[in-house]
Amino acid sequence: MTKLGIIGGSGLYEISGLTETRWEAVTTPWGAPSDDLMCGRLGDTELVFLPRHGRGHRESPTSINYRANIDALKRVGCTDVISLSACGSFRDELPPGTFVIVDQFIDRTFAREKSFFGKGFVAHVAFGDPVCRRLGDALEGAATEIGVPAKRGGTYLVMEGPQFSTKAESHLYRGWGCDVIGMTNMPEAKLAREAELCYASVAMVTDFDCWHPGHDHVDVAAIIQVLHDNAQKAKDLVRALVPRLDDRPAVCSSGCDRALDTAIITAPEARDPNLAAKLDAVAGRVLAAK
Ligand SMILES: CSC[C@H]1O[C@H](OP(=O)(O)O)[C@H](O)[C@@H]1O
Ligand SMILES: Nc1ncnc2[nH]cnc12
Repeated sequence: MTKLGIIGGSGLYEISGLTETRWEAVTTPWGAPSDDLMCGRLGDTELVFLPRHGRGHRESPTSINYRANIDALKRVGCTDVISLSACGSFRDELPPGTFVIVDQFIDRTFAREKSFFGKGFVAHVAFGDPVCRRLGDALEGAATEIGVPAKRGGTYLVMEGPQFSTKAESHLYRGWGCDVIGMTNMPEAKLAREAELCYASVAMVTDFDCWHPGHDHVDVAAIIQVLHDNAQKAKDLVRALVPRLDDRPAVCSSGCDRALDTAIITAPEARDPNLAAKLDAVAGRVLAAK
């Protein structure tokens, strides 16, 4: 059964149309998530919404406790996670209002905790394909259904921020073949893979960053105007997405739900019991099997 987690980015601090809603406080061994989790149902599907920056936008891209956020979603039983994010565009053909169903990332962040694992319990998950193909298919179908301009596939450059890029950086990332830029999908996507969650990201274009000669430099005021429209379309997207996730296969064909089978390298007798205890939700499946 699907239990869908939605991580809402800038401009998306709640989700409408849910029934039986309640805000639930979840504690994790990694500290506090960005906010309580809004739990409810959309039709027959259980859905959990987490505002990435907290209600009122209190957390910066660097201060977000990504480990706590992903642990909390896993802990309450989510099987799948969709990220909805604002982003800048590196391409004329991806103007504001376009949704990019991301399939690759370049991680340029440097001031964040990037793994649940570490000294005393080491794991290396595969990450060549960082998003779940099945979720990408479902998102593509949902976007077509609601008529939102969407591109399947795209590379999202994750910068540390909080300042936007310089022109030199913006041109460099374009030259690298990146399609969009944002500040939050890493380490979120890495942690979702470590937690064996199926994860996909929709990057919703708000601006052309600063490379584009025909557009003003990016600023928050301009972004907020576009965010408002994008947020409404994102809510429509979620409603169209949920029925497409009804038939969850027993095993994910992208391998997301078995990522730890081939990742843990520390011998059982060499593991740090304190770290092992903190991994109760994230690595619960493999720890229970041993
Ligand atoms: C408000 S513009 C910059 C801000 O918006 C994006 O956040 P999110 O991915 O959570 O939508 C971007 O990554 C920056 O954090
Ligand atoms: N141009 C941009 N750079 C980084 N993050 C963003 N979020 C929205 N637009 C952005």
